[in-house]
Amino acid sequence: MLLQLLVALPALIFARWVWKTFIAYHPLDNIQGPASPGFFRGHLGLVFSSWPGRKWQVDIVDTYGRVVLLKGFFGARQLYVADPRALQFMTVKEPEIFEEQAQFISNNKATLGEGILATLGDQHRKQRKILNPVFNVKHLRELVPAFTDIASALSKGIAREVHNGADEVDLVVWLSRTALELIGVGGLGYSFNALDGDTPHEYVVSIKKLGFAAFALQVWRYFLPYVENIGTPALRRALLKVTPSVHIQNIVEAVDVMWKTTLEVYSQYGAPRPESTEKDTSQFKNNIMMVLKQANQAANPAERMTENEMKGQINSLITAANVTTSRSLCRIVNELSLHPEYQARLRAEIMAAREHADGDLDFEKLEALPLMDAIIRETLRRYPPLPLMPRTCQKETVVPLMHPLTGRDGKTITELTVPAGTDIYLGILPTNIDYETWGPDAREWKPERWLNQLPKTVGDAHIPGVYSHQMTFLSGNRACIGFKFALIEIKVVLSMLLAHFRFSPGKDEIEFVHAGIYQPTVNKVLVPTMPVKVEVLRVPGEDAEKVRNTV
Ligand code: HEM
Repeated sequence: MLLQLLVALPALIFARWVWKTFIAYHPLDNIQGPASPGFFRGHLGLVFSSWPGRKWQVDIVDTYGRVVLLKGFFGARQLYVADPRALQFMTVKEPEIFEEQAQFISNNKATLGEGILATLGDQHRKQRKILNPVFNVKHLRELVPAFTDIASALSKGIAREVHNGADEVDLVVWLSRTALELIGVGGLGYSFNALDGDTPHEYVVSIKKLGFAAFALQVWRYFLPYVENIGTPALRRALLKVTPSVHIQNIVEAVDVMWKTTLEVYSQYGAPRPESTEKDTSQFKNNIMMVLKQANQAANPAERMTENEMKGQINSLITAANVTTSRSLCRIVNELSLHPEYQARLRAEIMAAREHADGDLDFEKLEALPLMDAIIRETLRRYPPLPLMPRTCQKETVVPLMHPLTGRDGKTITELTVPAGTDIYLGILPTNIDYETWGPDAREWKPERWLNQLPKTVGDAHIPGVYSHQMTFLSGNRACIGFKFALIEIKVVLSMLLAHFRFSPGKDEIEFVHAGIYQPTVNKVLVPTMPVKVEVLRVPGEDAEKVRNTV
């Protein structure tokens, strides 16, 4: 009898799954979408592909509508969503129903610790409440002098490379090092010495390894929540060590190095602050972790973060800030090299402000550069570094739509019933370049649009994003907490680069491809690289040097 039960039970579970997946009525089956390319992983390979990557995500929305039915593992229904009202509902109104995916949280917890990227619900709310004020304008303004020193070191490094005869300079290397130093010093009060010498800090190598391995294992990461609690941590670690996968070994190595650095960084916050730090402008006083530590101490004891959570913020902040900022800078410089007229205009704007300021620009002066602002807004709109964000629906919910869809049965759909367990992709890119919102030039890179009045349709679209009618930094309670930090970093670096150099395309065309985040590449090789021609107009650090044809 027991044996019969043991055989019957899995058979029943399997039969129920077959029934629910393939036979029974499903509320999403009327949504249009492309045919699934395979049973095991459905469209997952395409959603996360480098080629056709971005184009595919835009094509499906153009073809099927702003909500598209896709397939995940073993035929599971998934939705790609680029409808502003649905995005608003999912991220702002009901973010706890449309929660981060379990795999995202498990992976972040395993690799980065218990920081804001790895927590949900009340724990996330508590962390966010303490972190939020740390990113206010008052603190950001104080970071500008330290950012300026870093941007100056960057310029000197590039000038040295050109002086030593480089025909083209790989900007991805320089901008990655810069972004790490910016979040290191500005965020953590810790210098990675990322711009000194030719050998990158081991942390830099580790983040790169982790990013690529995580993207390579993207599809397999979905299984982590099912195995993350098997056995003890020591057993899990021993099993990982003997797993014959180069990606897993890279992750293990990278995580070890990152934690070693985290402990080193954190130890400097354990000690009481020396009196002299009042005068110390960058390393210990003006950084996010120091403000965070003070904010945590000031919080109600029940709301305070534990030591482990505080440590978790270190890796979370570096991971969230580093590649996003450096790849945004790469994209902006690339666009400026392809549009020399904009480059010249922006340089003229910067040089006029520098002349007026008698040197480097402070927070207010950087904020008062209209073309700089327009170029950044337009690049982030047209080329968001992250094209989508995944979520999972926690309970069956009716989601309103702004743009009705035509169902497979030809009838109009004005709202969706999304069953619990449905995976969702929040479509950042298609929403940012929607023709109905932005007009017929929506897919052009056109900074001028921000200098003129935006079309009424932009306001009418009610894009819920926290920044500039776009979804680039997302919306709601998990929107990018560091977007103002990112914008000021970008402004400092651009103002320094354009004051000293002219950029033009190198011999290889740069192609930005999806690898979790858009990466600049050449010749279809999936290694971030961005070789461009650099002409030194003014030697960094030598202010008396004559400006050679600055515009
Ligand atoms: C151009 C650069 C950046 C872009 C495009 C960007 C974009 C994003 C996006 C789309 C999210 C949502 C992720 C999700 O829903 O899972 C996010 C979250 C986050 N970002 Fe950024 N980000 C940038 C720079 C930064 C910087 C410089 C920092 C820190 C200094 C930062 C810190 C964070 C953190 C901590 C989160 C998690 C927020 C939470 O879960 O509550 N980001 N970012």
